[in-house]
Amino acid sequence: MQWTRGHVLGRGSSATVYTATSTTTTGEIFAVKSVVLSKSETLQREQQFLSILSSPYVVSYKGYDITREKNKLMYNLLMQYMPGGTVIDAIKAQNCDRFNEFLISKYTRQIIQGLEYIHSYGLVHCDIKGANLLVGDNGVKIADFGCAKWVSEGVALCGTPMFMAPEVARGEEQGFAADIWAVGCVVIEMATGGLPWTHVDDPVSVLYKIGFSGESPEIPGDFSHQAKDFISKCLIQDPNERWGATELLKHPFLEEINRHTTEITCRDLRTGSPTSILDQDVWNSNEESPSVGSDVIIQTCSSYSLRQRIEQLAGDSEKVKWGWEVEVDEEIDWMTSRSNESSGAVAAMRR
Ligand SMILES: Nc1ncnc2c1ncn2[C@@H]1O[C@H](COP(=O)(O)OP(=O)(O)OP(=O)(O)O)[C@@H](O)[C@H]1O
Repeated sequence: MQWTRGHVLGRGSSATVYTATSTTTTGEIFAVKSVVLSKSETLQREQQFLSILSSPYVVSYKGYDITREKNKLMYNLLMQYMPGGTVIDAIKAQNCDRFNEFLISKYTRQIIQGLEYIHSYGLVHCDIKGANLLVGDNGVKIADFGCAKWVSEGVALCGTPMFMAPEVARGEEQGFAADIWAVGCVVIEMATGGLPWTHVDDPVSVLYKIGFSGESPEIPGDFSHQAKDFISKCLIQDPNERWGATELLKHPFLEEINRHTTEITCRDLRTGSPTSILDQDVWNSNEESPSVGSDVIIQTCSSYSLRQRIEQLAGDSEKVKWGWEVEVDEEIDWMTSRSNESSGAVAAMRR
């Protein structure tokens, strides 16, 4: 297919996503995720996963090609354009801090339907979070398969610390249940407009808290009983006890949506709730001295140091800033670390 590149839609750790217009058909608009060919290993892996998936709840694959632009070879993954941007963008676009419960229920149902489909293929997404869920005319679709893996591949850990399940934070396993834990975190994200964990000031501390405290993210107090119960089923500590996608689809919180039409309105805002996910700056302290929590984790995990691994993954820890910062142009610029080592720690960070 012939196409021309348009404006930037977003940037991630592995690539930049642009609009693209087909010049061979009727001017169809789609999204193209591009990176220089020499650094396209992750994007090629994503292409392999996306090309075999076909679901109303997964962003559609449109093909791939290699182009020469400004004397560089670019690898391009073509996919369906999602005009609403990410779930985070959609919360901001509503001009309120969070979604109402009906919309959360509708979106959550679609995310779980997408995961049920993906998991039925033996695939684990590994990086479910609001920033990887895209909004279109009919709701939400799962995107960004850059961290995805076959469940049989074992422990090549990947993802974003804030959304990691306890067994992933401990470096034990990352199976289907880890995606479900992340959904629990996303529901909290949609309900509060903030990150699932609060009062943590660096990625090592959050990994320690998730992996070793036995705590789960706080469930919003003003949610309905059904919504709270749903989140609690996603956030069961033991991955073997945690509910699966098929089971969750029968939960009353998701069944409820079938009995109502969805109306998008802002709920009353709670005093003190974060004004936007982008206002949070929880990862910024990596350039400071290690916190008590991170010292403890280094002692607890005698076989490896999470902080060292995260810093290794970061490449140059002097320059890395962790977190939800806003750049001058206000574009989110996430980096999701990947590790193929068996006990690798994982982190979302900013360039
Ligand atoms: N199909 C699409 N339609 C519209 N916008 C998109 C689409 N795909 C991606 N985007 C935008 O581009 C951004 C980056 O995309 P994506 O998350 O896939 O990149 P990435 O490099 O894999 O990121 P990560 O750092 O999470 O690994 C998204 O957050 C979103 O804003």
